[in-house]
Amino acid sequence: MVKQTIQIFARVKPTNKAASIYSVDEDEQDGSSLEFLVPRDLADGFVNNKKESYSFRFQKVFDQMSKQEEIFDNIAKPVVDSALAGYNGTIFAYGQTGSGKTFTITGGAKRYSDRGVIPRTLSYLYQHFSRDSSKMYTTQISYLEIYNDVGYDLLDPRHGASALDDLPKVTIMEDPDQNIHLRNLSIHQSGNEEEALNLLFLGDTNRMIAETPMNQASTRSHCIFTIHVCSREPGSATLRRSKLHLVDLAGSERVAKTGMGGQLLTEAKYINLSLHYLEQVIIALSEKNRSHIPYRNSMMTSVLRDSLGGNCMTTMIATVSVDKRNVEESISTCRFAQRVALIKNEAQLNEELDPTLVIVRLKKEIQLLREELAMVTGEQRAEQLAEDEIQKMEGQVKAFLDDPDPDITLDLGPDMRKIHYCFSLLKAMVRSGQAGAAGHCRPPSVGTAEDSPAPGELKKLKDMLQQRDNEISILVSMLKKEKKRAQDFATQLAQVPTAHLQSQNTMSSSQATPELEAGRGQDSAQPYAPRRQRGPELSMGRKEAFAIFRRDHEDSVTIEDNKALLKQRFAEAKALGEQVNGTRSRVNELKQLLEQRRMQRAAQVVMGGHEAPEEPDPIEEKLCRQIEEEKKSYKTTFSRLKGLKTEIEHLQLLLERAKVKLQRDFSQWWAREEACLQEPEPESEDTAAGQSLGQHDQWGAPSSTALPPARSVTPTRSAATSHALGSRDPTPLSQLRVLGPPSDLSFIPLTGDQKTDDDIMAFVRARQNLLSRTGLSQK
Ligand SMILES: Nc1ncnc2c1ncn2[C@@H]1O[C@H](COP(=O)(O)OP(=O)(O)OP(=O)(O)O)[C@@H](O)[C@H]1O
Repeated sequence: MVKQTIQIFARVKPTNKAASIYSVDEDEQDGSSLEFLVPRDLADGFVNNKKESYSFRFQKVFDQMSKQEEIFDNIAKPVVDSALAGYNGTIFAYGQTGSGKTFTITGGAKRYSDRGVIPRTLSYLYQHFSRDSSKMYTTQISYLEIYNDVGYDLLDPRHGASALDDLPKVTIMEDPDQNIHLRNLSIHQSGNEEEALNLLFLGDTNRMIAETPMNQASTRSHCIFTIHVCSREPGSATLRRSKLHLVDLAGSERVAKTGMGGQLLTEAKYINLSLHYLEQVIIALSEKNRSHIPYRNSMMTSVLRDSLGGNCMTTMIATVSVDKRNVEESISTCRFAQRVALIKNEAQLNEELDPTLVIVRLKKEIQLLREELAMVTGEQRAEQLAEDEIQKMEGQVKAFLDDPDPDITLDLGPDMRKIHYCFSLLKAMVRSGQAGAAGHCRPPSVGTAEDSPAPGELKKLKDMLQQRDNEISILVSMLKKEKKRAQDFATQLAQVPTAHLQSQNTMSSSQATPELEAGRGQDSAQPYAPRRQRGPELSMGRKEAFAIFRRDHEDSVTIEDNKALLKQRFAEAKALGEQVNGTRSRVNELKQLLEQRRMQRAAQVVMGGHEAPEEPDPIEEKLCRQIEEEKKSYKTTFSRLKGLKTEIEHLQLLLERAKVKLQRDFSQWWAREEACLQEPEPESEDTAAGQSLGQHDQWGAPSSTALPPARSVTPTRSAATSHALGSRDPTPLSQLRVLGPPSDLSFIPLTGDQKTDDDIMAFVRARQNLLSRTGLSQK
């Protein structure tokens, strides 16, 4: 058992405002401290230059420039190592909204180097598994989101979610030993890093998709990504099981400050309530004589019960923002951390015996004991008594009962089957009041040859058994085939990295439509890539709108950057793959030369009839050296290629996620615009003019030729941009309706900005051309 207090670390979020309200004091031996210097309030018109100082000790404080790698190495690695050794571990991030919890736990969506604790942990675990051949490891993953005190399974593989309520609700159950079980939370086996990352991606995508502007679930929900690790030494019946929870808590800010109302206030109450219950648990745990700890008050504290004051190595990362306006919240986060640091956990090695191996072992033991018994008694015992044995015993029992001698005994020998039978017989006789008629009172539960099924029934049962056996054989052979196919595929992947990567390159760089790209997961070999329904074919207006929306979306630069980076990485991987293949061929050639040389030398010895020379052959030595060098280079290049493959996979997931986000944002924006257009508009001069001129759509085409009003609308760049980028003055499309004949562009509302107006006019003309070319405007 390891007794340890919860380890606390602080991470300061980078800011570009030069503020001197905090300082970090690094003291290698005794951790480090984070100090806030807060100006005292102006009092009675006097400027009080004195500053209030608040200092907090942490195991280590990671200042603004700290890299994700440092965070993983210093904070997460020790916890992951202890999970590998069989101890439970928890890492949770706590801090106000926007202070960097998600960035720390999951990572940023922009760069590969921004990978957070979860992807790095997965990478580290699988690297460890491949290096450590002394144990067999299996991993399983679950991903739980708690929102308004209700749990949701983020890894439900049945369908992609479009709202949080589409996801299965998870409930808590407690067994008599007070162990918590989560009903409806799916657990997924993950055989390698790629599968595990796909699960993380699926969960994060479900989390993002289920979120609406009203429900910024990432801010208002708690997320717990759990990795279950099981290890066993080959041949041993002892299993080590550990759980590693990686937790991204909801924002810890106070309700009053955020100025919430309505639904948001209800949500905030839940968050604050669950964080309040977390605080209560922590206060109770830090008080020495408290016997009752109020874990049951909220789902989050129930799920994390082991992590707080239980069997777990727990670490907290307090994320703080040092902007002046956030200093109060940052101080409160640090205060919370100081309390957490008082909690002692007692982590135990989670060892258990594998039940299947125990059964095998017990069966062997029974067999041995049977054999010993047969040797001692000199008789081989069947499981059931034979009919003649039963008849003999019934006679013995009858004689025993009939004999008036009170000292008479019933001698059955050291055979438990006979003893049990006699007791049952006696009981049956007593109950039926037929003492003396032993033969008529056979106990119902005793199996004899007479209890065997009738021959017809026996045949039926045998036939059924045969049928089942056949079914099982067919299923097993199907399973084997599938397994072999999967193995062959994996071997191909490992052997021909370049080919694999090239094909992926083609896929990712294809210019598919957004809907097609989003639906790509359906054909993909990745089992857990989110599967989204391919939507109906987009109308032309919507396609155009999407193109503009995508161009002006805040993530478009990141998407383009990542695409370019991906292309570059593919090229590097291709070059490395060729290098690997080249080295492999050179090694084979050198081996052949070595073989030939050795044969030549052996032939010379045989022909010459003399002893083999003692001194080594310099040519042979040179060939061996060359082979060694080539092998070294092969290993280095191959491991670089492997690293590159992981990076490429990660970048592809980032891209995929950005695309899903773009798609979601566009759908939401489009729905808002549609809603706006469906609202009755006040009659304006323009509308009246439009009516007198005949109905035309907003781009000048007569409305009778256009798609239905709501669908035929295409936003101007400014409208799309303003929504996509969250501008303060979004112009709804409904207000941009333009009327007038196709050639008359004077009705187009312009913004006054030359560049934007040029764009608008070019766009309108292009659309008109397109419509006239496709004949739509004439129909
Ligand atoms: N250390 C950091 N380096 C660079 N960017 C960061 C860092 N920490 C946070 N950010 C950025 O700040 C923004 C907010 O961070 P993040 O979403 O992680 O906050 P959060 O605490 O999880 O907020 P919420 O409670 O809303 O989930 C993100 O754009 C993120 O990329």
